[in-house]
Amino acid sequence: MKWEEVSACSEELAETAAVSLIEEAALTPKPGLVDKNNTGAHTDLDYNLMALSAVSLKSTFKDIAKMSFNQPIDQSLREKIAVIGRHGEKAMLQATGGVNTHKGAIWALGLLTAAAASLNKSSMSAEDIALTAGELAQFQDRKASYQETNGSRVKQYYGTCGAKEEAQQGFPHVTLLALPVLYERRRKQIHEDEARLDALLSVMSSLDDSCLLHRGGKVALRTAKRKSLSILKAGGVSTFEGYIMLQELDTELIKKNASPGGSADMLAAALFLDHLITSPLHLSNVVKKEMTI
Ligand SMILES: CC(C)(COP(=O)(O)OP(=O)(O)OC[C@H]1O[C@@H](n2cnc3c(N)ncnc32)[C@H](O)[C@@H]1O)[C@@H](O)C(=O)NCCC(=O)NCCS
Ligand SMILES: Nc1ncnc2c1ncn2[C@@H]1O[C@H](COP(=O)(O)OP(=O)(O)OP(=O)(O)O)[C@@H](O)[C@H]1O
Repeated sequence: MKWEEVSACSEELAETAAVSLIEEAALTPKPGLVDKNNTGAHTDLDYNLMALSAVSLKSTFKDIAKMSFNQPIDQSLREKIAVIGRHGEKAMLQATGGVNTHKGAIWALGLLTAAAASLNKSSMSAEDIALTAGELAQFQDRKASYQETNGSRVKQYYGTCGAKEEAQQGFPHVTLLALPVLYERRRKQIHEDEARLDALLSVMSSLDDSCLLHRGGKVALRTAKRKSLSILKAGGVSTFEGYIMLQELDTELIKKNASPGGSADMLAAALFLDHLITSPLHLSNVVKKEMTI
């Protein structure tokens, strides 16, 4: 493949990743998360900052894609993209004035971008990409310095899995929950936003989200899981009852200072894979549409 082609394909992958992040942030109303109605359980984030952060991350995803094009999934690639990913985290903090807008999302979308570029096939399934990303995540990043994080603390305390394990398993919450629910809702011709909200709730009903655990402990995680499932059992957010329950869950999570940030990342990952296997998007159009609040 010629360098210009690699560059153009990397640009498209990076654009799709950034678009997916903007679409996730713009989806409203999400429980406990930043959206266009409110800042969820966050005091230092808002929708405009999330959108700014998403746009600023495009160059990180482009670097990851370029580095991964047609490359084998191995230790060397894992460590090369880890360097870019860590650099991306720093760039995000610089762009946002020190606020963590997308750390978990850089991890998930970074690995998926690398996997898609490495496979570089004209037809790829979402499962192929997610499993390939999982293989890549299984290699150890030997240059990573140990840092205590919110995720590492809660994983140790509660014995749960977190962002790393979800990736290493090939993103089961994306391929077995979010995407099937999204497609099932689309088949029923439910409004796209409601289909996406149901996909988010399906992830929330099952994911051991370290964001929820570190902010609200077991009670917040249990509440989020149980109530998300109840909404889906009521028929989802396209039903009157489901929509009321969604608004109540938003209010409850905000009161508990609990935000399902990991589930939001899995929704963004699902949207990314969906775009890759259906139709590529153009960032400028989505930014124009979503920035008009
Ligand atoms: C694995 C990461 C996310 C660190 O995990 P850790 O749990 O220690 O971090 P932290 O608590 O700060 O953030 C975790 C974030 O993941 C998301 N998350 C939380 N729980 C889950 C879950 N169960 N599944 C998926 N995502 C989750 C949330 O957004 C959360 O904020 C990552 O930052 C990392 O190791 N990066 C190193 C750079 C790298 O290798 N990059 C390669 C790809 S770009
Ligand atoms: N719409 C969204 N609203 C809030 N968080 C989101 C959203 N989309 C993704 N996230 C994810 O949630 C994470 C932020 O969650 P949180 O603020 O709880 O993390 P933290 O910085 O570890 O915790 P704290 O703010 O309590 O110190 C980000 O890494 C990001 O990937």
